[in-house]
Amino acid sequence: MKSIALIAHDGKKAELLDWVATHAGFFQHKTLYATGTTGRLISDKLQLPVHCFASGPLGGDQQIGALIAEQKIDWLVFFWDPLSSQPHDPDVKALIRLAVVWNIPVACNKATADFIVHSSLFQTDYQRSVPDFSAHQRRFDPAK
Ligand SMILES: O=C(CO)COP(=O)(O)O
Repeated sequence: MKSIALIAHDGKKAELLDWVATHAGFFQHKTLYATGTTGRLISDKLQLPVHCFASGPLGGDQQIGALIAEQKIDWLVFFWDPLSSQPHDPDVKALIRLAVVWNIPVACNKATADFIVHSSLFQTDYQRSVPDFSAHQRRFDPAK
C-alpha cells in the first residue's frame, strides 16, 4: 500500500486533514497524490509531500482516474460530500467506477479509512512475523 490518492470535497476537507494528521506516521513513507486544493492543504498544513493534480472540478478526478487505470494507485481515499451537489459529478462517478474496475480499496469515510490503515499495519506486522510470508500467501491464493 505505497501509492495513495487523497481527495476531499470542500465540506469534508477538514475531516480528511484531521484524519491524515491522526495517521501521520502511516503516511511518512508513502507516495501521495491528490486533487489540487486537497493536496495543497495537506502539504501546507501537514508538511507532507504530495503530487498535486488539477482541482477536482477542473479535471483532477480524471487525472487520478487515469493513474488508477495505469495501476499506479494502491488505495483511493475519497471523502466525497453526500450533502452537496458537485458540478463535476460525472467525473466523481467515473473515478469511483475506475477504482472498482481495477479492484483497489476505496475509503469514502473515516470508518473505512481507519479500517484499511489498521488492516494494512496488521498485514505489515504479520509479514514481518511470518518468515516465509509468500509461501503462506500461496496457500490461500494459488495465483500468487
Ligand atoms: O472536487 C474534488 C473531488 O471531486 C476535490 O477537488 P479539490 O481537491 O481541488 O477541492
